[in-house]
Parts: sequence; structure tokens; C-alpha cells
Amino acid sequence: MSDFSQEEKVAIAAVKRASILTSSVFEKLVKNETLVKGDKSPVTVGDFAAQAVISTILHNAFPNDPIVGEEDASDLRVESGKAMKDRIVALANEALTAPLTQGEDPAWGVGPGKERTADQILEAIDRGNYPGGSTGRMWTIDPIDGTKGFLRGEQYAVCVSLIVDAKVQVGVIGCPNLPVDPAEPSKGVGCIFTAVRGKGARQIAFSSSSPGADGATISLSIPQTLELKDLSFLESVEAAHSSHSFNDRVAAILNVQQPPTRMDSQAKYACLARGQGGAYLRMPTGVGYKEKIWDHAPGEILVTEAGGIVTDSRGEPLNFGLGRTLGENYGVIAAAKTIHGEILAAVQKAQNEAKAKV
Ligand SMILES: Nc1ncnc2c1ncn2[C@@H]1O[C@H](COP(=O)(O)OS(=O)(=O)O)[C@@H](OP(=O)(O)O)[C@H]1O
Ligand SMILES: [Mg+2]
Ligand SMILES: [Mg+2]
Ligand SMILES: [Mg+2]
Repeated sequence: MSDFSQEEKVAIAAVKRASILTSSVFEKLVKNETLVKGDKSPVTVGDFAAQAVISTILHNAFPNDPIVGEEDASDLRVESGKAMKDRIVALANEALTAPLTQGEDPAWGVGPGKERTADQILEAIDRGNYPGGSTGRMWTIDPIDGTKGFLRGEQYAVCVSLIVDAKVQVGVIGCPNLPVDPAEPSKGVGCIFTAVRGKGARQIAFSSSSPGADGATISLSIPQTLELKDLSFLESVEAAHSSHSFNDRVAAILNVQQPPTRMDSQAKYACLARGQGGAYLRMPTGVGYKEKIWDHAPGEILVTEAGGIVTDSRGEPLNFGLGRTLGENYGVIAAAKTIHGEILAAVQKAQNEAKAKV
């Protein structure tokens, strides 16, 4: 049985290259480089190019593994998408052909001379079309999680996971805009969070040459001594993505004294894993939306390996074996082991109150 160290190494390299790409795209992004998808959500040249880069690297390193990726290239294959396509191909090639860094292997399809054709870049994006399922290996890619945060210049995350037989085994989250040290934000931004099942969770500073090389890697553990009154719920910025008012009620039931911390993307899971906030609450705003596996798989393993528990509002683990989504939406509750049960009970109490009102 693999110890998944090679998978982690490849995923970190892919997330790092894609994160450098997305940071540089933000500096240069122009208005006509963003599309609105069928579900009204935004997607930028950065999302497409980052998915192409990650998919190319994963496919070169693990040619038999299927990929569940958020984006697909259909909008780029039509005449109206040509300008965007050209830009995406240039950005992806720039990221793929950048010089090799320590630990990277040219067999992963990276380094000088590794340009791809436009067709190969579109193919790499579309390789993310795997429907998912309960058996075998599969990767997930969310090339930019929190695209709205990315466009606002706030938090977003580049997210990759490896799922084997419905269980997440490796998770890597790149947060280009996240302070390396929350206590001293002036120390700089840009971190990668990584976890392997049974082997713990770590934070690596972007500036570090490779994991563990220069003391810029820290092991993550969620403090188990936090009192409920000191919690600050980590929650979505977008009110449409998770119910703020429901969280307010849960906070009142638990006598939480701190205001919530609103942050886009799986940076919330990453911050929880390194001891910020104390809990992540994501309850549905209405019926119908199904959470996507790429929005939670890396976060689930990161928090679990840091000593937390991630469940839905029934107290059940998230089920990554149902396809591209988590199935019916029962929300997400993530917190330290010591307080997860009390938060779950408060969520269920708030749900019962809401039911009694209708
Ligand atoms: N209605 C609804 N309910 C719940 N979740 C939704 C909904 N619509 C979208 N999404 C997904 O939310 C992802 C963004 O993550 P967050 O909600 O944590 O960030 S944010 O603060 O709201 O920006 C976002 O991920 P990205 O598309 O990768 O940005 C979506 O997959
Ligand atoms: Mg999206
Ligand atoms: Mg997402
Ligand atoms: Mg996304």
C-alpha cells in the first residue's frame, strides 16, 4: 500500500505552480477575462489555466488516475471564446515551462521546453470530467476556490485532493493571499496546507523551497482547550453560499461572544486547522444546492489530520463516494474534537426551532 508520499509531493508541486499563476493573473486581469457560468457563478482565465496546469501535472505523474475538476472547456471551444482560450493557453504554458524547482521531476510535464498545444491545454481542462464514484482512485481539482474572493483581491484557494474508495487520502490547499503567521500579518502572505491520512497536517510557506527544507514548515494542530464563548465561527462571505442568520442563532445558543470571521474558500478549513476561529459552519441557504466534492475533500482531511472532526448536521461524515457532489445538502460542521459535539447539538436545536416556526 502506498504511503502517498509521492502523491503529496506531486500535488504540492501542482498547487504551487497553479498558485503562482493565479497570483500573477490577478495583477493583470482585465474585464473581458471573466465569464459567467450557467449557474451564474464567475469563472476567470485564472480558473481555466490553473485547472489545465494541475491536470497536466497529475496526468503525467499518474496517467491512470481519473480527475474530478470543477471547470470544463466547452465555452472555450466556440468562436466567442477564442480570445480567452488564447490567453489561457499562454498562461498555462508559462506556468508549466517555468524552471524546475527542488524536488520537481520533468516527467511530471513541467520545466523548460514543455509547451503544450492549445488542443492539449483544452484536453487537460476537460480531463476533469470524471463523474466520481465510490471505488478506486480519483483526484479532485478546484483551481480557484472562492472565485468571488479572488476577484475582490481577498481570500481564495487552489485545491487538490486524492480520494481512494471514497476516502480522502491526500489534500493540498494553496492560499496565496493568506498571512503566513496570523499573529503577524506583516510577515507576508502565501501558504500551502497539506495533509496525508494518518500522517498529520502541515503548513508550508510559499517562500520555502521545499517541504521541511528551511524551517518554514509547521505541523498543524487545533487547540482542544477553546471555550465555546471564545469561538468565532468561520463562515462564507457570500450570504448565498451559507446561512449567516442560522449561524447567528447557533452562536446565541452556545453563548458565543465573538463575531464570525467571514472568509472566502477552503482557506476557512486551513485557518481552522491552524487554530483560528475554532469552528467552520456551513448550513444551506435553501433547498436544491448540492455541495461539490472539490469544495470539501482537501479541507476535510486537513482539519481531521489537525485533530478536528468534520461532519454534516446529522453528525455523519461527508460522503465523497456519491459522484461529483456530496448528495443531499445537510451542511458542514467542522471543529475541534472537544467541542464538535456541543456545536452539533446547538445546530440541531436551531434546526428544530426553525422547523417549529413553519
Ligand atoms: N448556493 C450555494 N451554496 C453553497 N455553496 C455554493 C453555492 N453556490 C456556489 N457555491 C460554492 O461555494 C464555493 C465558494 O466557497 P465559499 O462559500 O466558502 O466562499 S465565499 O465566501 O462564499 O466566497 C464556490 O466555489 P468556487 O466556484 O470554486 O468559487 C461554489 O462551489
Ligand atoms: Mg466556481
Ligand atoms: Mg470551490
Ligand atoms: Mg472554483
